[in-house]
Amino acid sequence: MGIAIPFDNSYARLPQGFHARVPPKRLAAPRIVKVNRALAAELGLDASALESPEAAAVLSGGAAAPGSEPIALVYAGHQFGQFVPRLGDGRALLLGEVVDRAGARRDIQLKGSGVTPYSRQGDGLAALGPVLREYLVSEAMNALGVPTTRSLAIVATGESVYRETELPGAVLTRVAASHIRVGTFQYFAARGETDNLRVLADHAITRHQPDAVGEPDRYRRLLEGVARRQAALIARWMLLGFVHGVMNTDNMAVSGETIDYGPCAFLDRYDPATVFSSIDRGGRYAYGNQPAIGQWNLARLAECLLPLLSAVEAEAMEQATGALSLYADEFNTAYRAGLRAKIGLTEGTDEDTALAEDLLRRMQEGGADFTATFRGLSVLAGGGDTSAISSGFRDAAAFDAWAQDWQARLARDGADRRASTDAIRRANPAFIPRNQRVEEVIAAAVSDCDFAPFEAFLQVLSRPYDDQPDAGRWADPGPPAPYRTFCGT
Ligand SMILES: Nc1ncnc2c1ncn2[C@@H]1O[C@H](COP(=O)(O)OP(=O)(O)OP(=O)(O)O)[C@@H](O)[C@H]1O
Ligand SMILES: [Mg+2]
Repeated sequence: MGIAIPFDNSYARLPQGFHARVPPKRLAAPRIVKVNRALAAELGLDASALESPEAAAVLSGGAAAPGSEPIALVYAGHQFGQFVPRLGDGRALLLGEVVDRAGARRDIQLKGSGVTPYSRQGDGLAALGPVLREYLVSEAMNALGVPTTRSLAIVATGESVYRETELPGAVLTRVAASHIRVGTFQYFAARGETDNLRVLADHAITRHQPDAVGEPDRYRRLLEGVARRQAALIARWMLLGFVHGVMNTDNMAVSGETIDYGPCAFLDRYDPATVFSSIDRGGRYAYGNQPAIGQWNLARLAECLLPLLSAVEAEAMEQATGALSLYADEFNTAYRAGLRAKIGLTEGTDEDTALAEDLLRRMQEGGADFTATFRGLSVLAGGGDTSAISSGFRDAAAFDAWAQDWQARLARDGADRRASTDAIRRANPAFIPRNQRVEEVIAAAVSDCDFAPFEAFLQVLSRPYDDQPDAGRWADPGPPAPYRTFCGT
């Protein structure tokens, strides 16, 4: 029995310079470790077939499934601000696209399946630990309601990967609305290939801005669409305390999905300067810098699109700067509304925003935990006492003073306690993939071949807004002590 995936590969039909065909590289003993059955169903795929040995060969890049045309995509990118004119999928392989049950086109891509023409000095491989990490965190993000690439399967290659030490190798099957990055546009723009740039932009419009197909102002609408989606995405990250960690332009997808879970993490204590990548010494991708970096990346996309926007330079510039302002406005609106929702206020006044920002300030000064503090407000709104939260602040009185103002504000609305509690719970997760937990379940899987903790944690993270009194040892532990940051991929 083979695996039947109804591929329809629009990206492979783009001109030659967009990608490179990669022949299969057969492995001796690949094994399926994990299949995401719910996602398989969403894609209209047979989950049982994905668990077969044939699937292990296909999903490790060792055999081509019927209809698949494995290609590595070329792209460029600014890495930590430095432009690299040619990066491309050095360890990823697009098997093809499928149209899912809801009618949306989705890429099915392997990550870690071996060298491609874009591998440069790299081995094209991925280790099991980072693959488990990407699977767990991307699925948690999806459950938290954040646009993201998804994880369909993990295959253990049965071969070793050498980093500082010898590690077991694995391949992740990733599903995405597309893998078109800001860096993909940069690749053609930097080479002055305006015709290819137009082909790429039209392809991106078909996939991500279908209402603009064939319209005279379609490139402006594409750029504005990316601006809106990035603003919404980064606002969601900020409201959940998510630090992407490596927001290079090649890690920004024009679909508006979170992509590349390398050195990412969630905040424990609230501090905008928090950085999780060991190589990010200047704090370029610190938590608090993310909205500005999103705009910087968008400016790089706008520069690429200038020749398509208008033949009149001043007009093209005006459209580009318009999109950057649109990003700022949309981000501010979404972020502020989200902050107010986190404290149970939905009216939209500046005073309410200021009240939420005042809490953030006190959390930073008091070294308080981001997720636990906000979630704790649901208990307080329901009539619980403040000590459970204020004990997380260096100066408990600072929180108590804020809580009094806040309670008075809720009372002014005549808000029903039950309704406030529910609204706050919906805006603030009880469970996030905290580093210490993520590391713990990865270590059990990689060192002891014990995947039970990984599975259990994945289950808990699939319902992050529910209380789950039965979560047991997976109950959110709050910040680790002593506080440490996790570094590396
Ligand atoms: N082990 C490797 N072998 C070859 N190329 C690699 C390897 N690791 C990373 N690269 C390449 O280096 C560049 C930057 O890597 P980065 O960590 O941003 O991406 P990634 O995690 O490999 O993939 P993606 O962005 O698709 O999630 C990319 O072009 C990537 O393909
Ligand atoms: Mg990347």
